[in-house]
Amino acid sequence: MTIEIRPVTHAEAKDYLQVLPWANGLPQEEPEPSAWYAGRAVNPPQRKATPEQLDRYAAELPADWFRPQAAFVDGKLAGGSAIVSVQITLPGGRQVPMGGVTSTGVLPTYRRRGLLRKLMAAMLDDCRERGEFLAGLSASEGTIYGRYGFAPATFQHRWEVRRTDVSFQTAFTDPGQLELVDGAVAADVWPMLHEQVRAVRVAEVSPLPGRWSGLADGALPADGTGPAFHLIHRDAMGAPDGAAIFRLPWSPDPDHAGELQVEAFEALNHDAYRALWGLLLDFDLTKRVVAARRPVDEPLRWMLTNPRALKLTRTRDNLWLNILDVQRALEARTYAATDALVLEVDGITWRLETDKNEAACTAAPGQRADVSLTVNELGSLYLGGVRASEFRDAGRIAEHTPGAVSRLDAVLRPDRAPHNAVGF
Ligand SMILES: CC(=O)SCCNC(=O)CCNC(=O)[C@H](O)C(C)(C)COP(=O)(O)OP(=O)(O)OC[C@H]1O[C@@H](n2cnc3c(N)ncnc32)[C@H](O)[C@@H]1OP(=O)(O)O
Repeated sequence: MTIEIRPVTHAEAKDYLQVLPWANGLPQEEPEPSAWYAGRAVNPPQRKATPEQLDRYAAELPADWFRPQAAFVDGKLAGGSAIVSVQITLPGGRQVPMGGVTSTGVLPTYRRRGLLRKLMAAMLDDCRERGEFLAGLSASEGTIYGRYGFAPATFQHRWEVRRTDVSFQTAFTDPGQLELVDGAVAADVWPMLHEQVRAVRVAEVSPLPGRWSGLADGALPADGTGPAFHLIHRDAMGAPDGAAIFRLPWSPDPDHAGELQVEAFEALNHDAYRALWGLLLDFDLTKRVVAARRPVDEPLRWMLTNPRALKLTRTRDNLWLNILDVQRALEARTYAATDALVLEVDGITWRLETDKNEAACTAAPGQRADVSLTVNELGSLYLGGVRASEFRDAGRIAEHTPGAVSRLDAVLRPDRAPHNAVGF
């Protein structure tokens, strides 16, 4: 068996696409969008891409931000994956390039022969050559990607609220106004909102080209989730400062009828946040609101008279991060406190000096480490989504200097939990 790993040529684009899970109709972990809401009536869609879709995808493939790799076994295309060039926002606000691993699949008859291992090696080498010191992905299964250095770094919640349980702690008079708009207006508003959000939100990712273009055509999804409604909020000067996309799917199942499903939600300030949720949580003829992909530190809970009214129905990891260059990664972000710690990462010792504006990370061979960890724990800690003390108590971080883990947590601590509303 000869295995060759290389980028695909234009002529191979359709063969490449057909090994990918989303194009060849094999089960997907998260069918989009309806299974997010756990509707019993909805089965995972398992449709093969049509020839027309494959033609269209193949024509889109040669984009410079899409960097595909394929695995050929004895000349047959048997597996593929790709890196997309994106940017991620770090604590302190720097937006740095990240290699986003996506569209990974090996034909079932060629699995467990090391194709993904070889694909991943090629893709991570490519990232390093381009100077990307971070790689990221969202994982189909939790057991696959740790071996390559990836670790869960951001998390998201799905929650639901019964309309009758909602009352807000404080009265609110909106200084701006809400407006239902068509998809073409929403397609203008969303990119502008997202740019402002990702300038300040740790872990937010730049959108792939075309991310918002589908909003304008208003196409109905084939899975019965109903049309998307677009709600925007304008501030007192008329400038958009928040938006939501929601659906009101019909269901024959009384348990799922009357459900308002929030597909996307962004607000730049408290007024927009309060006004948008105020309308969505009290929408006539609905019984319940369900929102997926929400930040783990959703402020809404604390705005309700009864904080239990907001029920978490799911927590999941979202972005998995792989630190490809420890020194550059640790110097690229800012920290919440001034300190100096010696970290041993996979046997290599680094001295990290932090303050609120900048950091220095220097090789420290021979110095006694304060804590020892691997690149996996560092990936989870890097954006502040997991605390070092959790890993210490799980037996995965060794603390050599008493108190060093608490100091590490103090320097890494973010203002808000890292969150990426946009994936890739
Ligand atoms: C980022 C994304 O794109 S997520 C989407 C990922 N794609 C899918 O889940 C689609 C269905 N699955 C597949 O196509 C394949 O099983 C893949 C791509 C996940 C793995 O491809 P393979 O070529 O079989 O993986 P490969 O043989 O290189 O395995 C490497 C290692 O991962 C392990 N591994 C591979 N797949 C899995 C899995 N699903 N669960 C647990 N371990 C796995 C192998 O046992 C092997 O372990 P080792 O390092 O101890 O030897």
